[in-house]
Amino acid sequence: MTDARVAQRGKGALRVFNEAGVLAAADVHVALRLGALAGESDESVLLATALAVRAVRSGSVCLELNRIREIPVEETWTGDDEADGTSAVDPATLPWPDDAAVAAGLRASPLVAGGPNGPLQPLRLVPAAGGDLLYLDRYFRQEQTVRRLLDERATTHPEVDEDRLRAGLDALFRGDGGAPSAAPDRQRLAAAVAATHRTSVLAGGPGTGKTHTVARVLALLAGQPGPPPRVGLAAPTGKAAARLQEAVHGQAESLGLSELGLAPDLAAMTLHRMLGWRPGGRYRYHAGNHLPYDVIVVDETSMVSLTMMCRLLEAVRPDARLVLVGDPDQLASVDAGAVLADLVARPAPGAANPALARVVGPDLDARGDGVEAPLGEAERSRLGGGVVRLSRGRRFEGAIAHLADAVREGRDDEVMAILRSGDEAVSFVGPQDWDALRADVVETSATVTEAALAGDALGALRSAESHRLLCAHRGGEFGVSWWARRSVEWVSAASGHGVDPSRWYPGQPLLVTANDHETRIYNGDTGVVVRRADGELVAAFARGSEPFLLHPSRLASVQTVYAMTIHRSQGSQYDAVSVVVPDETSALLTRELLYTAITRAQKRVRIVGTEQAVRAGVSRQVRRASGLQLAEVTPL
Ligand SMILES: Nc1ncnc2c1ncn2[C@@H]1O[C@H](COP(=O)(O)OP(=O)(O)OP(=O)(O)O)[C@@H](O)[C@H]1O
Repeated sequence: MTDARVAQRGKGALRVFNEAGVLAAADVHVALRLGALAGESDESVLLATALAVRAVRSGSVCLELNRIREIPVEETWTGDDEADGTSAVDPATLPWPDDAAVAAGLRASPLVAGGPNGPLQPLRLVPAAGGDLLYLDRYFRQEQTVRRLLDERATTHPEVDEDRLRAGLDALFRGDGGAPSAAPDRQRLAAAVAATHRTSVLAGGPGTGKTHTVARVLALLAGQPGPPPRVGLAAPTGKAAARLQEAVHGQAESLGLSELGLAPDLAAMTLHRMLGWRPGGRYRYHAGNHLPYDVIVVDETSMVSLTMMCRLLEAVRPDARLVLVGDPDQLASVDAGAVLADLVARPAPGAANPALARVVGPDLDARGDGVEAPLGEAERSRLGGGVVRLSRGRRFEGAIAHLADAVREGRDDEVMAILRSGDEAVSFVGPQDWDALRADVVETSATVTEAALAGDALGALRSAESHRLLCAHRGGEFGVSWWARRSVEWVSAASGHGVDPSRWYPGQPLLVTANDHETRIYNGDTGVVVRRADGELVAAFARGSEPFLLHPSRLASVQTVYAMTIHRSQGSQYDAVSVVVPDETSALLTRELLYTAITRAQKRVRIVGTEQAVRAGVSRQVRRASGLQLAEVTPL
């Protein structure tokens, strides 16, 4: 480990854990600083403090004291492009302190209890049935705010004209035969839940019809008596916001949204923009100045951190409807929290909502039909809490959907059986077996280049989505950089002329790495360099049915992308994906990672790796500690 990564002031256990790569220098610095301010020098308490800081940086909201040994070393922690996410030291061999001694030390510590040095109380210790939770005060307060606002919003329900709502549901949700379905229609239930609750969660995997349902929720609400609602559409990233806007606009005409009085220019924006982010991290909208909207829809909520959810809930008017849409099984936000997954798993709070039963009673009691299962007790209870999970895949079925389900539910034998079934939609090759992968990379590049040379921007963009190589890591043997270099070699060899990613060339696949609000090109957007009829090279990006073209030099932050991380691919889909599964020792290899990667594919998925690694990934779930699933939390 390099010197810069070791906190020189760290001594004893802090130093050992820092040198082993479990703690970063910053974790140690924060712990020492807090200890100095509060007058705390107990080594195990300072270690727990540093681990609490570390836990937040690995995505947890708090540290579960009885699981401190499970903190992984992650690539995101190192921030190093060449790091492969594995530690040279086996964490099991480290001198972990005794849990009970740590808990006792914390209980007596001025860091938790406050002390003679003033009101500083930077840590909160929360006793819970599953073991004590240690919070940094800031995250404790944010979690409390989220819990309080959700609970307050659930004590009453918005008034609805039930006859109109029922008629709207009947008109908008028809079964495959044209009549309302006899089996429970979860889209219809979700729409009814969103109309009759102030906060609702619309969860589901890719292609289960979440956006389809959202557009109908807007139509239903616009059909209620009174002026049409003011609608705010938002997503955590610019790219996701652009997709949401396109999807809603795509259905606006058939649903007559403008005739219903909804603004024809319904625009989606990033959450930061909706909340009026200002330099310095302050927002225009907050608890003292609420957002003007009557209905707010947030897409890709799995990517929303606890901090952002807290800001959002504070800014939403108490009487406005908030519809949170997303896939709780995907990778969670980069920052701490897994709020969507917590909300889906949380016991249903809130007052009974008889209007819901009056409007969709038959769906609640309907028998299953082989496609939609009848509602179970737990699902019914979640429904009362405003949570609906769509399960019927509308975009793809067959082997990919089965594989995604088996991964999501941790059935590794079934995963292996599907991978080896011979079904043409899925394939499984060894880590060194690159022939088919190489053929896909070369063919995709050839078709993209052909269209790009012909000035066919849409054709080039479409071809670029025909296959995507996805990796868990950025650096290292299994990382993006390595695979990108290899892909460039393959493409160069096949095309007969060298490809030089440091210069613009027709067919060059692009990945934007920073938001540019002026050009409306966002972090994560992918494009292609295309040669126009006049010979000039332009960067093309997909924007609905028309490509958006601009000179590549106007792109502030862009990379050539022959491979990308699975994290980056979130929110996008491709005809085929090849997923490079890292070694089973990789801390990034989890069920959520594999599920997210597999569900990027619409027609074909290839897994590149070993059986051992696939099984290890399927068995390992991301644990993001938080107290949001607890009904009540009282700190010591
Ligand atoms: N009830 C339905 N009847 C017919 N087609 C449907 C229905 N629900 C969804 N679809 C179609 O299935 C496809 C997927 O739906 P949609 O885009 O709404 O899914 P999604 O869950 O939002 O997907 P993603 O998470 O990938 O954005 C769309 O083409 C949509 O028109």
